[in-house]
Amino acid sequence: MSAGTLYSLKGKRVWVAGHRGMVGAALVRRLGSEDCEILVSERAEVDLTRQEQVERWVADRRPDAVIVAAAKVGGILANDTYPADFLYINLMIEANIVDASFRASVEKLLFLGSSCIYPRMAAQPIEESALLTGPLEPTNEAYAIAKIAGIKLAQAYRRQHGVDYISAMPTNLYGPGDNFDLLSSHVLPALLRKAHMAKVTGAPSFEIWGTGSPLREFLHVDDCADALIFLLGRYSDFEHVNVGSGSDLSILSLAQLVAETVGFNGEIVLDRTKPDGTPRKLMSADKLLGLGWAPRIPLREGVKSVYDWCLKTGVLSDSRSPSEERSV
Ligand SMILES: NC(=O)C1=CN([C@@H]2O[C@H](COP(=O)(O)OP(=O)(O)OC[C@H]3O[C@@H](n4cnc5c(N)ncnc54)[C@H](OP(=O)(O)O)[C@@H]3O)[C@@H](O)[C@H]2O)C=CC1
Ligand SMILES: C[C@H]1O[C@H](OP(=O)(O)OP(=O)(O)OC[C@H]2O[C@@H](n3cnc4c(=O)[nH]c(N)nc43)[C@H](O)[C@@H]2O)[C@@H](O)[C@@H](O)C1=O
Repeated sequence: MSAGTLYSLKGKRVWVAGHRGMVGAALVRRLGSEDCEILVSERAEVDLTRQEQVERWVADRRPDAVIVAAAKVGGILANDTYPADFLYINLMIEANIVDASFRASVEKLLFLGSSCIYPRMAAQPIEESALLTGPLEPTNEAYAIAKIAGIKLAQAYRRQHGVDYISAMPTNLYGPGDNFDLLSSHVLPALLRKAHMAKVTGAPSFEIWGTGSPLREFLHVDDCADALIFLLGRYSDFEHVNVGSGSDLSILSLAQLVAETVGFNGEIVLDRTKPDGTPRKLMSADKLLGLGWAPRIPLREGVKSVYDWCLKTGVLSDSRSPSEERSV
């Protein structure tokens, strides 16, 4: 074990639940450079909302370590429109995986939450201790409640059973494999698609939702995956850990950055009928920095590399209308 390592992945069987998602796929890429065996479960074989299926799979495959990167995920509109799905599906997935892991004597488990767990008006930058100190943002309250339950579940198993279950709270992520459906995606992939379509169709403008003034923090998914593997090996404590870049920008500034990246020179128009959500959610990066991890991919570089990936894969030129795409 190298200095500071509390849990070595060497020779271990590591289950990445949600390996086909943006984060799960990045974790699989990152784990490729560790001396471990990566386990994945296909949705056709295990629906993670079904307790029996999860219990059977975990008991059969016997992972040593588990990363819970499976979830019902979406942007502000999807969260606001389908609160029952975001609450129910996420509660079921996390409860099933945590309990099945305990029953199968999994050694280490990492649960992923999100920066939306914090109170809407939390003091900035948001420290881990701000959890449950105030009311949540209404547009994603259901998802946040499910994620808070996941943190508490990991803590409860840790306290009652002495198991090494930890939680990480990533900020808004972006990267290859993101969801580019305009109705269900997060802001960054949506803006890449809107700016690209405006450019290729010669449109004079593209629309962004809300006032453009909310502030958001972004982290490239490969940085996130690296931080998560770092935490898996180096962190073993009760409190969750923020995973972010440590800086934020307004949605309008992000739209300008995306327009520059794509090469769109027209206007950016505000659609004020759409919600802004939380005014600001910059997480404090102090705890993770203090443990010895720092991000490597600056936002401008990351956005450029994702746009290049989009052009290579053709994901932005999909001829289907947004409503025909990946449903929310
Ligand atoms: N994206 C972001 O900006 C952020 C993400 N996170 C967290 O990171 C984690 C991963 O997110 P991300 O990769 O973006 O999300 P994705 O939607 O890209 O991936 C989620 C994965 O979960 C799988 N999944 C969902 N429901 C089930 C189910 N019932 N049975 C089996 N598999 C299921 C999906 O499978 P399938 O491919 O079959 O649909 C998919 O592979 C989540 O916990 C999320 O909360 C946290 C902060 C920000
Ligand atoms: C990661 C995090 O993601 C969600 O929270 P969010 O940060 O509010 O999500 P978002 O990325 O969808 O929007 C960020 C901001 O951007 C604005 N915005 C402009 N134009 C578009 C646009 O075209 N699409 C989207 N989606 N947003 C737009 C939008 O109005 C908002 O002000 C949570 O529900 C929850 O899932 C969660 O934890």
